[in-house]
Amino acid sequence: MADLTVDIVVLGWGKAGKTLAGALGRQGKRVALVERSAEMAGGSCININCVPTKALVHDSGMLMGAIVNANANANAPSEAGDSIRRFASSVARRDTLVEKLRARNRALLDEVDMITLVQGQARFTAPRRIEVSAGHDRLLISAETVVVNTGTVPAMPAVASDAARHGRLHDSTSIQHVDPLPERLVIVGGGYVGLEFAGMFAGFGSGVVLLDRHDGFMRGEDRDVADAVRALLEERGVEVVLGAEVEAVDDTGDRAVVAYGTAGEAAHTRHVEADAVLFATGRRPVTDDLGLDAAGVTTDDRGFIVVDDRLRTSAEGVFAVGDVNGGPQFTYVSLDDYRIVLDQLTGDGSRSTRDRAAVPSTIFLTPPLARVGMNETEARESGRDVLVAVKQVADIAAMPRPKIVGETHGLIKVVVDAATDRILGATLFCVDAQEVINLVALAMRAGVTATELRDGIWTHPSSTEALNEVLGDLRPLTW
Ligand SMILES: Cc1cc2nc3c(=O)[nH]c(=O)nc-3n(C[C@H](O)[C@H](O)[C@H](O)COP(=O)(O)OP(=O)(O)OC[C@H]3O[C@@H](n4cnc5c(N)ncnc54)[C@H](O)[C@@H]3O)c2cc1C
Ligand SMILES: NC(=O)c1ccc[n+]([C@@H]2O[C@H](COP(=O)([O-])OP(=O)(O)OC[C@H]3O[C@@H](n4cnc5c(N)ncnc54)[C@H](O)[C@@H]3O)[C@@H](O)[C@H]2O)c1
Repeated sequence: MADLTVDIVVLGWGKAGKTLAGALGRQGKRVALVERSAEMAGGSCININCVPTKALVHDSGMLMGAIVNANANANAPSEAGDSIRRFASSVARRDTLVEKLRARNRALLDEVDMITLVQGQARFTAPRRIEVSAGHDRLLISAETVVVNTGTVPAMPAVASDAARHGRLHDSTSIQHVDPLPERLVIVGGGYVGLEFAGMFAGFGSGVVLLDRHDGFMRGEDRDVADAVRALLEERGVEVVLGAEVEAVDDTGDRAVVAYGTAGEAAHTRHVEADAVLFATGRRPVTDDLGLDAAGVTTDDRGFIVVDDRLRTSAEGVFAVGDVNGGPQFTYVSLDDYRIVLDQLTGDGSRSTRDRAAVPSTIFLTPPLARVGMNETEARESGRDVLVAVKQVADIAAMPRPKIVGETHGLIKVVVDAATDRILGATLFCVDAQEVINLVALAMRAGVTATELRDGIWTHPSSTEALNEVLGDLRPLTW
């Protein structure tokens, strides 16, 4: 068995780990980065999650715009074969993009002499000793510091895991290469993944049925926002079924059938047929086969690695970063985990997860739905004196950009502390929301007031201009 001694070993090519490996390698530290799959060089975000799915969402959004414009011009509607071809060509574009990013990610670390890239399955044999296996080959790595960045994988419900499979049952990775575009798609799970894929496939022309076990649609959102999202999805042909508990799944090869019971009428099992079924029911951590016991690393009851606010695990010198530590599952949070660990290793160690404020998020629908801070419901519950401004995008005269790009759905809502004029939170359901939300988040962190945002000088025509008008419409909450 070959041996390698380094200063730091990173397990898994996630966002935090690859950034840390690059930074420390360039500082002259001996670094090893272990990744089990050649197809995953660069991690989940660029290979199977954020970037490829957003390429598909973008193309689907362009297609919706084209259809709206074609209908406005009374041109002939597109044929089913066109949808299939357009989806296939979008998948090909996605694949080319991913290959380029993967090669670039590999090159970025390859060119640093102090970094050793190791391909194989990593496993602890002792607190800071890692065995890497690849076929019959074994490598033993010893390091002062170990950073676990092994991510998450789709958590399939038992009914799906147990079902016979003939190619019609998918997770968020395999569905990206479904061929041909399903005429009818059932999606189980109405969270981030379920919503993004529902919008995307509907845009490409699939009929979508979205099932979620909970009674409330988008339970974390204000009702007017959730209703607006639901209405838009329904307008595009998505059928939303709530309180649906999946009882059985059958994939005959010719067709998939999902049997589900709805709350209060469990005896009434319903069946829905589809060309494909996507399970979007959450993700589980990759910790099962990591030998964490040998390292003395503790996990919680769902298998996530337990960390403190500096991302230290229960074992000396072992950190856990990214999705695997049970924090919010976003690439930019994984990136912030990198900053915390770098500060532990090379700084004064003061940076922690407690420093995070006004962390924004976006569900990439068309248009996107972006959030930061409190929504109206949370602001009401906070007991503060609150001002709220809400406007339908189509009614915002000072924001011509949605009309320019032909996407005027949505609404914008901002909640403000009446006593301090500070922004408490914003919900942007509009074109460019994924960009404008970062400005609002920065304003919240920097203490920029609602009045200053309202009176800001913004480029024209842009989506930021909405702030000029919407924030001029703040009113006290009515109870
Ligand atoms: C469909 C989808 C879309 C998403 N879109 C977005 C988005 O738009 N924006 C956003 O911010 N977030 C998005 N996310 C979430 C985001 O992808 C993750 O939060 C992010 O990639 C964090 O990854 P990570 O750093 O935890 O590690 P990952 O990038 O998941 O890397 C973990 C790596 O470890 C490797 N590995 C695992 N076990 C071992 C082992 N024993 N030995 C060696 N290697 C191992 C894996 O192969 C993998 O490459 C999306 C998620 C999904 C499912
Ligand atoms: N744009 C982004 O930033 C982005 C995009 C995709 C994913 N993500 C990240 O990935 C994570 C995982 O996403 P996800 O959508 O898989 O999980 P999720 O936790 O967001 O949603 C899962 C949904 O599935 C439902 N569900 C679970 N089991 C079910 C069952 N048996 N029958 C019916 N419904 C069931 C739940 O009620 C829930 O609504 C997200 O939390 C997010 O952090 C981020």
